[in-house]
Amino acid sequence: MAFIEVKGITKKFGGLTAVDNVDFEIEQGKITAIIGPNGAGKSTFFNLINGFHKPTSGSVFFEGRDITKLPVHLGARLGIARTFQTTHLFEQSTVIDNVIVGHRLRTKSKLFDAVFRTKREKQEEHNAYQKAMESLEFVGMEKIAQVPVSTITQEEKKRLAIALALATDPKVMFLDEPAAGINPDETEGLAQLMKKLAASGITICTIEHKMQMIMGMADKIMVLNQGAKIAEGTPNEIKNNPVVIEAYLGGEPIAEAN
Ligand SMILES: Nc1ncnc2c1ncn2[C@@H]1O[C@H](COP(=O)(O)OP(=O)(O)OP(=O)(O)O)[C@@H](O)[C@H]1O
Repeated sequence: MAFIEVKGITKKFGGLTAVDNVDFEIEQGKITAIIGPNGAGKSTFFNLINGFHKPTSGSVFFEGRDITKLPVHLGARLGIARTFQTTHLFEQSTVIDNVIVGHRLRTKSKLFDAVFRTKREKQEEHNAYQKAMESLEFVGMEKIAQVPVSTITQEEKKRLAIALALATDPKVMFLDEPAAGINPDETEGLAQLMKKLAASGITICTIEHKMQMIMGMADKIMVLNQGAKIAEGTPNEIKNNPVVIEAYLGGEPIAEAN
């Protein structure tokens, strides 16, 4: 059984076919990247697997279970997480408070507990703090847990977005352009962090335009062009695939693109 299996997935927006009958499998504990030219359908495909879009036709299976029509919050409980843009962070709150909000998504206290501060609520508050701290340690931000988000760097915000997802105990993490807007050194640091996540058993699926980063870290790459899958394989296979080179860069070797 595949960890995640996508079967014949299609998404139409009016007359436009953004994703066209794509079959794909994601392996557990690996880093999978989706690449392709602008408008190729990467974000749409991504959102079809993580549940943010519902397909026009086709199915998505997670650990053998059909999750095609599952609401996003139920997908989150199964262990499907996605990172959000750093603009979704609460700038005036501390780093750790931002992570605690992420963790609460999966805890059980209801409004009753929150209002009357039951024992369970206090226990969960403690657990949420511990969990948030562990996530911050994992991404290397424990020393700045108490500072307001408004004072941290863009690269730290990217790490924080990952810590937020991590605090929900995901089995798979979807990262949409995790390295956009940061410098090459920081990009390398982020690639290392993604490798560390995968090594800890979390499956990583990412869309990223930075080719050097993708080629250096992905186990498997899928290439979309005009909504269709035109290739899949290891970085080496993709780099040397003439169809990919032609579609992606009009004949320029992919290894040169960053
Ligand atoms: N909500 C929507 N409504 C209508 N058309 C959409 C919608 N979302 C995407 N599209 C269209 O679907 C096609 C694929 O878009 P998508 O954003 O998935 O591509 P992409 O590969 O992620 O592009 P980019 O690299 O530029 O982010 C595009 O033609 C886009 O205009």
